[in-house]
Amino acid sequence: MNSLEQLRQWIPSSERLIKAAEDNREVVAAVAGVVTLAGAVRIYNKRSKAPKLQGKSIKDIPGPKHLPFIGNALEFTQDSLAAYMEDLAWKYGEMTYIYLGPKRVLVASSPTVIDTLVKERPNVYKRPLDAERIFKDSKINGLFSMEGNSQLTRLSGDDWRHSRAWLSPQLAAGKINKTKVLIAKHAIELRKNLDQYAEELENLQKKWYHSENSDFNGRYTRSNFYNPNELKTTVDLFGVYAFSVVVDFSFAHDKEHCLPENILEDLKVVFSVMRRRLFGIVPWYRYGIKDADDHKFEATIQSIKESVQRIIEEYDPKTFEDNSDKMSTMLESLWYSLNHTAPEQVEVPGMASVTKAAGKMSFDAMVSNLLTVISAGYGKCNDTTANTLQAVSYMLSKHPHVQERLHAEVDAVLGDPEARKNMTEEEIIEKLQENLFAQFPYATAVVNETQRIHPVTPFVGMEAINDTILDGYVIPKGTTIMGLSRVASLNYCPTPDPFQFKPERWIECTVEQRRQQDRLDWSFGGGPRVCPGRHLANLELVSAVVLVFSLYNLKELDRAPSAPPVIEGASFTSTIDNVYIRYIPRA
Ligand code: HEM
Repeated sequence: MNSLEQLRQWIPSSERLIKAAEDNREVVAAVAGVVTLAGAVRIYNKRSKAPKLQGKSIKDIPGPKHLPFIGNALEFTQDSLAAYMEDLAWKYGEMTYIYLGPKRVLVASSPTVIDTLVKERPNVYKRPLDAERIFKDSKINGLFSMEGNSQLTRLSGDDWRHSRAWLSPQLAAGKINKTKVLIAKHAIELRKNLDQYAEELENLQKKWYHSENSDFNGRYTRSNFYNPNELKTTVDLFGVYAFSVVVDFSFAHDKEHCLPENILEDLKVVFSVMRRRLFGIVPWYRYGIKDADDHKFEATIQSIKESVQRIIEEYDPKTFEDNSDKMSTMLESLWYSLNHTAPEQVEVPGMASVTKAAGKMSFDAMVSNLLTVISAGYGKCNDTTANTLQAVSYMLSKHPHVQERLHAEVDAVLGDPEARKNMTEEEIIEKLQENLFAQFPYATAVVNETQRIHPVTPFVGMEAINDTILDGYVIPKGTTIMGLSRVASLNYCPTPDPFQFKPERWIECTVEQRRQQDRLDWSFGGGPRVCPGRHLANLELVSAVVLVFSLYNLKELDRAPSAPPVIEGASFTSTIDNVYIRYIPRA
């Protein structure tokens, strides 16, 4: 059946029209041709009138050879991606690339480029790897993954702006300072847990190396041999510390029990599945192909969401009204948003224009945002606070002279460890000033220096929303760019020995050097999407160094020469793996 006959069936009343068309086939063909041509010319004109970006082609960027379809996949694992990209930067220079499967991904390490990437959000760049869609699919689209200007929603960054306007003020520096007592209490709890850990490790050491059960012929009995399987890492303890702080901070004190019992374990599955969904080449889950971890993931999200939902529903607004320190927890702020269409002026530093957009927040957005905050602030699985503490303790154990200086600084304020043992929590907290960073500059420098060398995010990933120019190159829309922030900050470090761990570089430097070091510090990202939890995180980190680490001599555990070496690995972000530290009490 030809098309004219089909048309005849569909539009029987157009008999005469069709007959006329049949009689004038040439004319119809000519008209169709002219219309098609006119359309093509129109599209061409439109395209040619669009301003063409002038610049170098990204095809000229130097980089490694790659295979068709799989790209450079054989040269790195998910764990070693950051290290592989950093190697390329040292080899090929400040602009290079890798192929992730068939996709060319730019790898940039000049400070100006990294600044541009982080600052030109949300209009020019957004989070890469289809993050918003994957978080939406997973029903946990909160502040971290929200864009609102993706191809998916075309809302010009509004979703993100709206949530940011509500969440940011809750995490502002002034507000965080008020949580000093809360954090100090949890730090003291961490100290008790570390004391227990330290004792267990010492007993293990004794069993392995000084066994009383040896057969006294200079040989140990088999059961007492060094056994790496008996070793436990401290990261879990740091995770509990970070989690307790952030939960208290978000939901009001001592509400931890309202979350599912195994939440810390369950979150590990959540993060490992999210990582697979973000970095995997085929999104199997989207086609309904799911394994046991996917199902566990979905059940966990559901159960955490229900708990958070219950917390919000059971929230008594009187707590808010009675509270002289308005909106003192994240929950109170979000509850206020849900119930007030015309909120008070909500100030977001550097984002004044956003304040008016801060209207009511949907219940779903509230739940996702609370979930985002507790998971972004917690440590073990997404490696922020807990892994930074793990890195700090590793760095201290490698540098005894740094420990000596730290001990001197803390002892001068809080008394020597012997004296501190007999002090009550209240007495210790009493001695802490409003600004902990100013009171303990060296402890703060230890944290800064650890993050310079072992940041938990050694790179920032971005995707261009439209065609744009970066470092003189024309960047086509949709290009992914990895900004290697650690390489940039090491390469341009204004103080000597950039690869060495020297906390004093943050104190004994000129004003200009300090300014430059701060500028090169992207450990919390940068620009309008800089980590809003950085003040809380820094307070947690410095409190742990002052109130906990300074009480011990930290020393790496002796291990068999064949034991796996300390390496930087990655879970959701970077980790320091195979680190086992002895916490030897000074008192
Ligand atoms: C050592 C601890 C931490 C580190 C190293 C860290 C690092 C980061 C980094 C690198 C980003 C991306 C920033 C960017 O895109 O420019 C980020 C975003 C974020 N962080 Fe943190 N973070 C830490 C702790 C926290 C804490 C304690 C909270 C909450 C209480 C938190 C909440 C968030 C949120 C909500 C975002 C998303 C912000 C947005 O997209 O607008 N983080 N963090």
